[in-house]
Amino acid sequence: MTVDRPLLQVNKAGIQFGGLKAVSEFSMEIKQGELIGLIGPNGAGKTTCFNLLTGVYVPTEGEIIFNGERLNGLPPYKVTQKGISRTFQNIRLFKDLSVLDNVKVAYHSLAKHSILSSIFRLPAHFAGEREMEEKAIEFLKIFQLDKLKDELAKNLPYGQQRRLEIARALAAGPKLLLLDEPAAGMNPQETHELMELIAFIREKFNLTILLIEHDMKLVMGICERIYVLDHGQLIAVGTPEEIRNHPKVIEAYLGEEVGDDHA
Ligand SMILES: Nc1ncnc2c1ncn2[C@@H]1O[C@H](COP(=O)(O)OP(=O)(O)OP(=O)(O)O)[C@@H](O)[C@H]1O
Repeated sequence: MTVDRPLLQVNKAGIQFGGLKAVSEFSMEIKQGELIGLIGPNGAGKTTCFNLLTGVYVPTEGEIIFNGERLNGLPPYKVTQKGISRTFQNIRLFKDLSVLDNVKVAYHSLAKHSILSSIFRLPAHFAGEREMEEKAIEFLKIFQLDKLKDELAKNLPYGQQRRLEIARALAAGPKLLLLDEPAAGMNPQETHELMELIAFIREKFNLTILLIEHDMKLVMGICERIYVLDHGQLIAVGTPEEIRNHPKVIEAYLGEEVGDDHA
C-alpha cells in the first residue's frame, strides 16, 4: 500500500519566539501510507511542529512541502483544503453542537452544493444536505458514535470525545492526518481500541498518519518509524527498535521509561 514518494517533506524548518528557538532545523520525510510517530519529553517542540505543518505558525526558517506544493505562509483552512487535518492535544469540539453536526461542519467545505442553492433552498441544496448527513453518519459508524448522533458533544465521555474529534478530522478528507496525543486521558482498554481504530482507518482511507503520543506502548506498537525531538531539535529517527535503544533518546528521557508504558 505504501507508495515510494514523499507526501510530506520538511526541510530544516523552525520557529523562534522572541529569544526562544522552539523548533530548529527540523527535517522530516513521510511517504504516502506511512504511520509515523513524533515523540519527545515535555516542551520538546512536538505541538509546535504540528502548528508549523498546519499553518498555525509560519516557519521563520526552512520550508514545508506537501504533495509537491510549498505550504509556508498558507493559513490553516487552506492547509486543510490541501489535505492535512489534525486533532488537538486539548480536544477542540463544538461542545454545544450535536455529535452529528460536529462532523457535518467539517464535511461542509467538501459539499458539492453551492451557496446560492443553499440560500434559495433549491433541490440541489437538499440533495447536498442529505448526502452530507449520510456521509457524516458513515463516519460516525466507523467510530461507533452513530447511536449518539443527536447527543451534544459536551455530554460524551472523554474517550468518545477524542474519537469524535478524529471522525471530524477525517470528514475533511485528508491525505495526511495529524493526531496530537490521541490516547491522552484514555484508559488501557480505550487505548487498545484506539490503536486498532487508527490502523483500520489508515487502511480504509489510504491515509498517511503522523502522531504525537506519550503512550510508548501505542507509539512502539503501531508506528513504522519514529522521530524524536528534544529541546526543539531532532535527536533521532528510526524504527521503534532503534529508538528504544538509541543512547540520545535514553538520555533525553532519563528518569522516564522508554519501554512499554507511559513516557
Ligand atoms: N506561541 C508561543 N510563544 C512562545 N513560546 C511558545 C509558543 N508555542 C510554543 N512555545 C514554546 O515552545 C516550546 C515547545 O512547546 P511545545 O508545546 O511544542 O512542546 P511539546 O513537545 O508539544 O510539549 P508537551 O509534550 O508538553 O505538549 C516550549 O518551550 C513552549 O513554551
